[in-house]
Amino acid sequence: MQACHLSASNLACRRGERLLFRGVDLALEPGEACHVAGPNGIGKTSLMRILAGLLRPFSGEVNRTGSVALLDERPALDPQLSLGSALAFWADLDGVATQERAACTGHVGLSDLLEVPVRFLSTGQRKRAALARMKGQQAPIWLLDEPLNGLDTAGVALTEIMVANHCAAGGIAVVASHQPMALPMASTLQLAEFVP
Ligand SMILES: Nc1ncnc2c1ncn2[C@@H]1O[C@H](COP(=O)(O)OP(=O)(O)OP(=O)(O)O)[C@@H](O)[C@H]1O
Repeated sequence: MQACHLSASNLACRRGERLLFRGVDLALEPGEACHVAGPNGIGKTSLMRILAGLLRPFSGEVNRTGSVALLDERPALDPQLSLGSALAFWADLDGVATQERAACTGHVGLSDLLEVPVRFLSTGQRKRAALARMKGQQAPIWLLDEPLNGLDTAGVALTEIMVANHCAAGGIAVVASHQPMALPMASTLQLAEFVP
């Protein structure tokens, strides 16, 4: 696992004309996880995108050491390709070894679906594919935005174990989830609405 660190200080986020939140601080070291909580529309996805470097904060700053894997509602798998080819596209970019590719798809229970076009996969199967891709990225910082959406009970348990193992191996995880999720030793960041 690469060395990693993720911190944010005094973050504020503005979307359109609205200030969603402000004064958000975060500091995570290897092995640590954080559960981001808050009602619909408070800005959890926006925060995850700021932490990933995809959205500029209105104020404040983010410091990252180590590469980032972001899992959100868009699996970024070509719907026209077979699952195996779509995952191979990313695995080639990420330099994932052949054996490791098979291990990732096996881990999420998709080994039998590699020939199936991505567009035919169910919601939960797509989420499992996104988890396989994230595992293959070997990034020390995992950002998971509603990772449990669409997953069955076994899929939820699998995700909890994946995150726990990732942190136990020295990774960092930030998880935004409305559903209860077992995250051992995770801190909670409760986003609060900005009131002028
Ligand atoms: N590109 C955008 N331009 C303007 N407003 C936006 C944009 N993207 C999101 N918003 C608004 O920002 C607010 C926060 O959205 P965000 O998706 O971050 O919330 P969330 O906490 O993840 O919500 P949920 O729990 O429903 O997933 C919402 O009111 C949303 O409409």
